[in-house]
Amino acid sequence: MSDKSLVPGLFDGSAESVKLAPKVLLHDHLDGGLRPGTVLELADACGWSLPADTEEDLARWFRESADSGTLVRYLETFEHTVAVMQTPEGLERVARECVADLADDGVVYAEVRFAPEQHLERGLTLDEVVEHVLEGFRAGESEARAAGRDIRIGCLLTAMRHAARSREIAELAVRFRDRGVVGFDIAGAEAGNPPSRHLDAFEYTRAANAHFTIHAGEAFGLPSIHEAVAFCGADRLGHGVRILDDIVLGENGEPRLGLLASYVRDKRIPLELCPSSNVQTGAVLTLAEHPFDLLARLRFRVTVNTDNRLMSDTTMTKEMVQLADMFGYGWADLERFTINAMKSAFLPFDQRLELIDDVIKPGYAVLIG
Ligand SMILES: O=c1[nH]cnc2c1ncn2[C@H]1C[C@H](O)[C@@H](CO)O1
Ligand SMILES: [Zn+2]
Repeated sequence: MSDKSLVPGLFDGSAESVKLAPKVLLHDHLDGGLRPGTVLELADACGWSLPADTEEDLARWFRESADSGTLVRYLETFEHTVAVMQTPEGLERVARECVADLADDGVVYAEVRFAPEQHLERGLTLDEVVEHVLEGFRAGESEARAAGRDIRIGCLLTAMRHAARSREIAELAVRFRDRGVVGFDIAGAEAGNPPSRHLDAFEYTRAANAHFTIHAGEAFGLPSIHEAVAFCGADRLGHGVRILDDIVLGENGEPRLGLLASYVRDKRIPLELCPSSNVQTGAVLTLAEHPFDLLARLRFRVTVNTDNRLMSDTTMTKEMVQLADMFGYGWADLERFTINAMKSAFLPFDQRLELIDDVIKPGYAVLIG
């Protein structure tokens, strides 16, 4: 799709050049992005035993275990990251390092999510958990700014869909809306836990004029996406990759959209696509079969995301480079995906526009030349 947009000689598709581009990340889990060395040190400090004892081995263990082909087994790896994020020090450090790593990768705005209810094992309250994470984000932003890298982080609070605390977490998200929390989400094993189980949490959030995204259409197909948009009113879809099942190819190979796919596209509902994660959990079989490009060509509002940088051994740069390699994208495409993401962020409109006009467009203009 992008031959026209490729600027010969300037887009070499290398990680070095893509790293320089301003990037926007909407779907990244705090407990899925720890540095292996930090997991080792925090585990040592709190007496948690890990499946490997060197950074290299542990990184490989996460990557290989997450390569399971099912979401449920993929999620089992989080036991080890959540276990070391139970103290003020652990939470603040992980949040601070998350910002440093994203800033180092050229991310200028990120929404990072986590589930506060999973961090209460050592006596912290839900409010304290959120306060410590926000403290870590603020420290990370200041350190990045001092190092000449401006990055802004919005926090999303996730409720686990198999549990029964979603209303409480939605209230927590609204309570912290002026302190850095920009939205609400549900995550966890999708099959058997449809979004409508959490309707009251979404209704509460909507009534408070607050934003939410829903993990849907990852391990479970169209019914989950339908509930998320039609019953719950999701502002965005976490993954949403199985919307592909509502697109059929006609006799001449032209794609035809079903009612749900049309609705998602007509309403410009952003898809938080996470290519590497989707292959690992078996949502798609291979990157080559990922519907990212089809959806982009059909002008769905596609965005590029990491999901879990530790489990997928990935970064925004890696996700963009592999998409560019696979589908032949150039700078204009990467800029469009980035602007899609910025338009879809849960920040006030004027702030989104400011980042697009003052940071993203000038950043790509320099690269395009
Ligand atoms: O891609 C995902 N789908 C569903 N749940 C997920 C995904 N990635 C992470 N999670 C879960 C595991 C984490 O402990 C939780 C909160 O970040 O969210
Ligand atoms: Zn996710």
